Amino acid sequence: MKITNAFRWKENSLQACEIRVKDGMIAEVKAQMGEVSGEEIFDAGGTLVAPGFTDVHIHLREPGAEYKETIASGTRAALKGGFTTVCPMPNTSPVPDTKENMEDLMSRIKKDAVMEVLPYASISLGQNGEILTDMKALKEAGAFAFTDDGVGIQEASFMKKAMQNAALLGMSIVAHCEDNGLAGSGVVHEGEVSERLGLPGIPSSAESVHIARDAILAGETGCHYHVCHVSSASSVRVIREAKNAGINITAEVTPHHLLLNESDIHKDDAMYKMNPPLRSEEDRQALIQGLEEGTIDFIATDHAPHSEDEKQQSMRKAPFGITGLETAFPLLYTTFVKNGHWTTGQLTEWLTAKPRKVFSMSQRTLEHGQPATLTFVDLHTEEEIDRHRFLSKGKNTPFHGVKVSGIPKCTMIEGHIAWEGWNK
Ligand SMILES: NC(=O)N[C@@H](CC(=O)O)C(=O)O
Ligand SMILES: [Zn+2]
Repeated sequence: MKITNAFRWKENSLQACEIRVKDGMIAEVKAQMGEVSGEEIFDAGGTLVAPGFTDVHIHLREPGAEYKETIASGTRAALKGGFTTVCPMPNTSPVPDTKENMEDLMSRIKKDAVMEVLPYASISLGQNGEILTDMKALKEAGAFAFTDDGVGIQEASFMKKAMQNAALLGMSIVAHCEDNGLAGSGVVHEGEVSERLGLPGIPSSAESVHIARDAILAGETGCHYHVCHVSSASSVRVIREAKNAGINITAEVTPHHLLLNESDIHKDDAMYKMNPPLRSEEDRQALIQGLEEGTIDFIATDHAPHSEDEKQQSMRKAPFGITGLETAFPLLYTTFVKNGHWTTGQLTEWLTAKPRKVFSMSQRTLEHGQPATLTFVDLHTEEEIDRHRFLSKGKNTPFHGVKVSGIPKCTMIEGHIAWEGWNK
């Protein structure tokens, strides 16, 4: 197959390119190349072509909450968003906390996933924070890394043991940082918004004290420690200092924490309820700066689908989380790249090369010998985000109706068109 009429990011600019694909692999990439007779032509329609994106933080809800999302629906949503590798979190029912549960999850993935899915196993049995899982057995069963995402590990000594065990296996600990005592029953950021709406607040310290504690433990144990969904300036500060001290710490930020702050919450509306919460404008600016300077390593969506009924409740009752797979690239492209703040190359790096490097996954580039696992993005056409047209079962987004460009139009896996939405 020959892909024509595409643009790639090269040497700091968009350059026209053609790609020859053979047996699912990239055989050649050139500005222009001759035709082989009888060759199938794929017209990319002037789109940006990039290696498929990688999202190391999503929730697929299967097994146990298939009404919110399934492996099939969540991976279809990922493809539509331009992603070709995703890593689902273990806060499912049951939790992938034993060899048997992990094997069951792997066989469901094999059956239903339409792309590469690398699942996490939990740190503690049932994510209860009390008994460590058999990490060796879980690694052998296919665990990508270990996390209790959804809840914080409350005991420092427990986290230290988890890090020691993970380090011995050369595996990463991925942490949802939340001190339950400090977070209390909060539902929004503690500050301007909690006061204005009269809702219980979650202070930034609920996140940053865990990061500070764990950074020290990571230094002590030599474990690779990765911080999920960083949301506050104090957390960025702690991570920066830990990196400067030579600790093996990495971090991610979500699109919504880069795009929104507490002032965007006008009323008690659970579409704006997520964990960690949207914080102040100073926090948001610190996250942007942290990402740009490399303190925060990459972007992950924390795609967290919930049902309409659940999200129609008051913020006091509704579950935390918003969907992200189908809106991440367009929102970030529109806000940060179109205005010249970031380059297309930076954004795609934060969605592919960087997360893959942090987790030692094979790199994806547009070069001979790489899988033709590609995303094609229309950088020009403007559309409104319509949550009712999501492929995800979760329609819970605060970005409904937002005008965006940078819309993924086609996703290819090893030379096969896995998803196409030119006229949708
Ligand atoms: N991020 C969220 O707001 N929710 C996540 C859990 C989590 O990561 O906190 C979920 O599973 O819904
Ligand atoms: Zn989390």
